[in-house]
Amino acid sequence: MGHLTIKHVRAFVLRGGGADYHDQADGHWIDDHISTPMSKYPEYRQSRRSFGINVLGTLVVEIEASDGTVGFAVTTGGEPAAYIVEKHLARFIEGARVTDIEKIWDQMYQSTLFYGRKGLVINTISGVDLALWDLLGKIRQEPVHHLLGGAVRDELQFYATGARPDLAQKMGFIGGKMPLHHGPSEGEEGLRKNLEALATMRERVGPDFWLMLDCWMSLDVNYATKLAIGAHEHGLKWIEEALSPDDYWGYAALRNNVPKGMLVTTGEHEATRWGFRMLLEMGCCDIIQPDVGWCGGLTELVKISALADAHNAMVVPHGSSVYSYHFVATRHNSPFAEFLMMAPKADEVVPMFHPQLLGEPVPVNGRMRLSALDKPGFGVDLNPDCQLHRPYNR
Ligand SMILES: C[C@H](O)[C@H](O)CC(=O)C(=O)O
Ligand SMILES: [Mg+2]
Repeated sequence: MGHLTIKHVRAFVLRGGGADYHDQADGHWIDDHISTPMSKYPEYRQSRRSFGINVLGTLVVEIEASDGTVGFAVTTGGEPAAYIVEKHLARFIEGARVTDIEKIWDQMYQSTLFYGRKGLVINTISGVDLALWDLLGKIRQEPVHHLLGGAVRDELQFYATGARPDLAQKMGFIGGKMPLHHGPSEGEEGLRKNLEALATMRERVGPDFWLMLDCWMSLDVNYATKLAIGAHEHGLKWIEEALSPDDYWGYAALRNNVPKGMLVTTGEHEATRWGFRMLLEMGCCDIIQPDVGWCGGLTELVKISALADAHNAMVVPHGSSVYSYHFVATRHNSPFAEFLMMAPKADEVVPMFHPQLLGEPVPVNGRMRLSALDKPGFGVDLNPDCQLHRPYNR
């Protein structure tokens, strides 16, 4: 096994949901007047697709070993990410040993520093890294959580993100995170509507169910503070991604301003141990939420998590389906996980990366037994019904 090498890496693009989970059809809750940094422009307020949230699509990375075993992973990145894999990163992957994950990561990161560091390039590196872990698991015939050092729990528990925490409660989730609909440019009336929506949901779910608000980078410190103070009487558990991911100073101020007991969370658009070091050392948040498909992959997430542990911060990864489940199962400081409700009305559980993966496990009654994650690698296959396109076939 130690002598197996990597024969080929291939990068494909896919459209329609899946890893680019914002790439949904009309009428989906995820694109219904959600507050964003673009909401200050009225013409981009109603729909995130209108400003291009789904412009990238999904990247699929396939890595084939010398014995013919194929590992793969999906993330957001589409055609530009496929270019980076095929034209730049392939040289560090093909010919390497299948166990060279750490070295390949370092070479991908160091060689792209002059145009990378965050965003698309790190999404791309994450996709390659996850495909390498999948490949190694498939070669060893072990699930990735074994390769990470083994599970620390027999069952994962989930909160749900979507428009209907009241339905999520009935489905057995431990909490519900709603998108914020109105931002600072919608003034006092928007703030009032935000608080009314929270109050209505609190009435529906009763006093004990967790309720959270996802602000998708759209607020300023003043607005976020007013929202947090107003939301306190409705038992808001956390305020998420209230500010721009570049505003570490704003997050540190917000964390001081929120009512005692309310948590500040962020990090889904942060990348690498260096980005998370800023969040942790500057005291920006209580929970970090790296997306394993965007933060640098599993190799990097393990390092980020160790850093968080030393700062007494929880790591609750953003979305990312099986890629985060295998990680969460192995970490003491990841006591629960996120499940994104991808049904258009958030009224039923469908696989998070539907329709791109086959065999993607879902929570049942808000929970997932470890045995659902016992197949080799990440335990999923590509759905052959989804059209793969390889734009840069070398
Ligand atoms: C609902 C949010 O706006 C976003 O689409 C998903 C997200 O940020 C999260 O799951 O967290
Ligand atoms: Mg979020």
